[in-house]
Amino acid sequence: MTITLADDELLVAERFGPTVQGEGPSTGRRAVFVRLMNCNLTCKTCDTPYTWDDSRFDLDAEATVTSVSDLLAWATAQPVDLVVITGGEPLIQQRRLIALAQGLVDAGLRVEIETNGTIAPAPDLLAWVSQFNVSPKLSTFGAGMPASKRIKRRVLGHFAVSGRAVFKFVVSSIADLDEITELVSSHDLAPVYVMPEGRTAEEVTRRLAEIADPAIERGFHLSTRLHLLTWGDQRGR
Ligand SMILES: Nc1nc2[nH]cc(C(=O)O)c2c(=O)[nH]1
Ligand code: SF4
Ligand SMILES: [Mg+2]
Repeated sequence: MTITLADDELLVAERFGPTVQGEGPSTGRRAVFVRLMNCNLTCKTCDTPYTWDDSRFDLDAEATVTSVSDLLAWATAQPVDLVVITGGEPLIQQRRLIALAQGLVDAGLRVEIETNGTIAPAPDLLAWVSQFNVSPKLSTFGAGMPASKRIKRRVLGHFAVSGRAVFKFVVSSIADLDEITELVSSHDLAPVYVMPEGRTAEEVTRRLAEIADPAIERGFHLSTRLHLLTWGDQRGR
C-alpha cells in the first residue's frame, strides 16, 4: 500500500448498515458498521481478506481514505444507537480512532470495536469505547501462524482487567474448547462467548449444535452469527 494519511483520516474498507450486530452479547441490536483496512494476522479462513490479503486483492482499490468528520457525520445521521468498528484489525489505526470514538460517544452512540486481541488499546481509546469484542485466534482458525503471533498473553491480560472487554472465540471443533479453557483460566478472561466457525447458515447451525452443550458445561456463553444466518455470506451485512 502506498497511501499516506493525514492525522484525521482512516483507511476504510467499507461502511454499511443499518443492519444488526450479528455476533456476541449485542447480537440482534440495530447497528451500523465501519470496517477498516489492514490486519496483522493472516488467518486462512478469514471472511474479510479484502482488507489485508494483497496476494488476492488490490488493496489500494479496496481502500478509501476517509476523514473522521465524514464518518461522524455519516454515523450520527443513521437511525441507530450502536456503531461497530471492525476490520481487518482496527487497532492498527487506533491513534486515529480516538477522535472517532469520542465523537460518537459525545453524540450519544454506543461504540463497539471488534479486535483480534493482539494489540493493546491506548488509555485514550479505552476511555471512549463502550465495549471491545476480543476474538483471539486459536490454533485451528489461525493454522499456519505461530502461537506467539496469534496470542499475546500480556494484551489479553490487559483487556481482561479493563472492564471493557468481552471475549468471543470462533470454534471450529470441540477440541478448540480445551484451548479456550486454558486461556480463560490463565488470564481470568470474562465474560467468554463461543461462536461457531462457518460461511453458510448450514455450517453455523451444525457447529453450534455440536459445541453448545460442551461449551455450556465449561461455563461459556454462546453466540451465533446472526447476519450469516439471515443474509448468507454477503458483503456489507
Ligand atoms: N452484521 C454483522 N455483524 C458483525 N459482527 C462482527 C462483524 C465483523 O465482521 O467483524 C460483523 C459483520 O460483518 N456483520
Ligand atoms: S484476525 Fe480477523 S481480519 Fe485478521 S486475518 Fe484473522 S480473521 Fe481476518
Ligand atoms: Mg464479518
